[in-house]
Amino acid sequence: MIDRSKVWTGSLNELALADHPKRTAGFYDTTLRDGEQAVGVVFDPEQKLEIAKLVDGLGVGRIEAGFPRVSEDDKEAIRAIAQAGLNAEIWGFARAMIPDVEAVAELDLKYCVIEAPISDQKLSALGVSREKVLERIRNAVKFGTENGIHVAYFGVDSTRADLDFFETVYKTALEAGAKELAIVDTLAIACPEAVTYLVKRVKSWAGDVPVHFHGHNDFGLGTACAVAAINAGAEWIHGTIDGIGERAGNANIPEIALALELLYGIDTGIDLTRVRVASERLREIAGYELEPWKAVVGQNLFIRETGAVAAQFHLPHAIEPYSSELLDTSRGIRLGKKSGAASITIRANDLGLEVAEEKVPVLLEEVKKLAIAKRGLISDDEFAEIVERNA
Ligand SMILES: CC(=O)SCCNC(=O)CCNC(=O)[C@H](O)C(C)(C)COP(=O)(O)OP(=O)(O)OC[C@H]1O[C@@H](n2cnc3c(N)ncnc32)[C@H](O)[C@@H]1OP(=O)(O)O
Ligand SMILES: O=C(O)CCC(=O)C(=O)O
Repeated sequence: MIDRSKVWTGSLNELALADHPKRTAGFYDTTLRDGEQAVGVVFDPEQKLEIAKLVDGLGVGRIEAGFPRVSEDDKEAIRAIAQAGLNAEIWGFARAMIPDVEAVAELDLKYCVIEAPISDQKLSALGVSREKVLERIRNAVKFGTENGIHVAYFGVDSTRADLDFFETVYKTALEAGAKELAIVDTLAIACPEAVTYLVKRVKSWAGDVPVHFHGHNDFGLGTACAVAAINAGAEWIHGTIDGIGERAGNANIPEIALALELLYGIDTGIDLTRVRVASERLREIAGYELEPWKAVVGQNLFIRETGAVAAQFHLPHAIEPYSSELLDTSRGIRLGKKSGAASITIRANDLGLEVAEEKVPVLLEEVKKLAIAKRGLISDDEFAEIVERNA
């Protein structure tokens, strides 16, 4: 539960959301399958198990452990994850083909997403007619269900599908035994309002069937679309840690959780204090870097160089939207071209350097000069040397 005294977002959101129905949000993590589809990323089974444990520790409800038809390596990873005693439900991934679902059943998984494309663009690329894909979906879902698997049908590129055909397909999947439905914005072409429209439309005929939203980030709206899906009544958001995935990536679970918890007051079950560590480890394993200003996990979120901000540093709520404690991380001042008098005093205190008040202007001038010459920050050693020279 979030300590609201550490959230400094004011009262505007509450006012604007007064008429919103109260929602809850569940997360379905696909870091190990859709995340691994990021170019050049190949997790080995041991790494997959480690990532699954990290993701489980965050409190997601569901983990997609993988797509067993891809390789023996994937099967080994899924087996290990399924046997690890995690809290999350462990899901498999299959195309609407019997051998794919068989591979999931052989691993004794109890839950599976079964996917088949439904937009005409995708169907023509595959050379499969609407009738044929319907038959494949019917057969695969039926086969999964008959083998004791709880199936969620996942219509690839469903946001570009003809809406009547969309409904026919999803209803066919339900008739064949699917228990849940995933709306899939494969190419992230739906704006948040379109996501709202589609989720509400599905909810209007699907009754109590849980609805998932699987989104990507090609237009930088991955988080906004996921939030829209939850507010429209979807129960499950698919995403990955850091938004790792193909092209511009997947919906970013930690970012969505932060927005839902802090801006919308929606309970997500995600332990935000663990998110930065999980992200850092995933980056090490997968071998990528993130912008230092990245929401939730960026290294500079609570580190400040600007002098005018440093002058208010003693009052975190004046310069930050929420407490760094919510992410279990620290705050700090760095010295550079944009420093002010307060920056010098704070950093000197941090480093245990004695600086008389009358020396601050000259130190500030030297700090700025060096930072401009370096085109970067001043290191602690450089600052100590400046202090000593001016003592
Ligand atoms: C297809 C997806 O979107 S899955 C998500 C993306 N993930 C990956 O691609 C993971 C890595 N990929 C791989 O390891 C391989 O590409 C595999 C295992 C997925 C596919 O292997 P391939 O040997 O290329 O394909 P495979 O021969 O198994 O299947 C092709 C057939 O599947 C059909 N097909 C493809 N996708 C689907 C689907 N989602 N539902 C039903 N049928 C499908 C094709 O129409 C084709 O049918 P046809 O033989 O009647 O023409
Ligand atoms: O086509 C794919 O990559 C698999 C399905 C998927 O994850 C998606 O459509 O976003």
